[in-house]
Amino acid sequence: MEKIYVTGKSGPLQGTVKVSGAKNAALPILAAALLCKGTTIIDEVPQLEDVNVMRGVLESLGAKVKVEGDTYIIDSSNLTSSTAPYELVRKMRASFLVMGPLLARLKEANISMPGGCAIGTRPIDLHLKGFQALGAKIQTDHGCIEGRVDNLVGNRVYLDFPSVGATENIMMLATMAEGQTIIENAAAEPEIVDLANYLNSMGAKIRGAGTNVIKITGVKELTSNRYTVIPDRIEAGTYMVAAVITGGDVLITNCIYDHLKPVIAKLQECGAKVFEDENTIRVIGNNRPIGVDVKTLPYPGFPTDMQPQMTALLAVAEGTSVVTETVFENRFMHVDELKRMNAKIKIRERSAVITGVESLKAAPVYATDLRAGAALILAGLVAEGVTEIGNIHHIDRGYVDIVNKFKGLGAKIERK
Ligand SMILES: CC(=O)N[C@H]1[C@@H](OP(=O)(O)OP(=O)(O)OC[C@H]2O[C@@H](n3ccc(=O)[nH]c3=O)[C@H](O)[C@@H]2O)O[C@H](CO)[C@@H](O)[C@@H]1O
Ligand SMILES: C=C(OP(=O)(O)O)C(=O)O
Repeated sequence: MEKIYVTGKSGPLQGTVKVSGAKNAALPILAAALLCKGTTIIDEVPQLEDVNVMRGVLESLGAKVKVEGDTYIIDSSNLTSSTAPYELVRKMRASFLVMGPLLARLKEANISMPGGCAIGTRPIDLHLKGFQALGAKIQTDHGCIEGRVDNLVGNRVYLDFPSVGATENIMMLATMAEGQTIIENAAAEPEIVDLANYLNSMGAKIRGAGTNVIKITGVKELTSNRYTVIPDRIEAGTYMVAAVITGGDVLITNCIYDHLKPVIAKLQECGAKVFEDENTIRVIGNNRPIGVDVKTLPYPGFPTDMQPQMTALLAVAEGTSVVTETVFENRFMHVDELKRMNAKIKIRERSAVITGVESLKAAPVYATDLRAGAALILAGLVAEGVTEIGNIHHIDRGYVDIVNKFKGLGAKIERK
């Protein structure tokens, strides 16, 4: 099994790093390609393990997928199956995003119930509630969710929590429902906007994406088009934290400043200088970051997908910081690993109370999930000695070429 080795205290990171297309935008967009009764071309799809899994799911349903670099050419004219195989859904929760498109196209869908994962139990009740509101009959049998719909009719759906996945799945189903669907308390993440833009480019009628009320007027059919996925704000944020934790000077290209405002605000509070230019952000770190309090929230709040990286940063910041996780109930697995590296962190219910230390110490650690893995690389950059990170398949789920991108900034990092 390969591991990542990071030699710490190798100096401030410097240079330029280019951000790839957003995993969390690409995955729902690939699922939405099932709605098109023809060929759609999607550019800037990141070459990631999760994306490969979604490709497998689409192919198992009968879509023809051709990949040319970062471009996906998907022909969904003839879908041959309404069943997403357990082997693929088990690998990636986002596979469940094909349920809305399948119900819309084939009027039936059978998807294995996605399990929980390291960060929480992650139920799908809100997705199902939305499907039912639009006329679907849902049954759960032998670990499989079976959905059927005879009359797909728009309706008002109120989400108890602004779930990203539920908003996406319901929005995709509603594009082909009769009449209007209104999703209230919808998620407003940039990835929702990207999905809505993609669907609209195929002829869907969606208004309000990016706000908490999304209105969708159903259409009969979606048609071929070409679309470019937005840059990954979480990947960008991870390199921004790398600049700050090492006191470096990093130019991040291919990113959207507005999507990163909550992260930028916190890094500035930590003492970093942040400069915006067209599609680029330059981040200059202080000698030692200043501790801050962080609370994760749905967009436009601080993203939970940046919480582990921020926790790593605050582990070496001056003073005491409190990080509160409100989105997932179990997203502090990285804390035990950081503690193995000499971090002083106590968990108090949904908060991590962090007493910043002057220096971390390298240790063998495990990536318990994707962003936890990123946090351990960041910690490794400033730890004394060589940090050995195992379980790196989690990191491959969401970061394109992470070792070479860090090397390009001067980090001493190897994968072997
Ligand atoms: C592929 C993708 O885009 N993944 C992102 C997506 O995940 P995902 O779409 O799974 O996250 P959600 O926004 O749905 O989950 C947020 C919270 O709502 C709860 N919930 C969700 C659905 C439901 O039916 N019932 C329910 O209770 C979840 O357990 C969680 O506590 O948004 C998360 C929150 O920004 C991010 O961390 C993930 O990186
Ligand atoms: C939690 C994440 O992804 P997923 O929802 O696919 O598990 C993430 O990207 O940090």
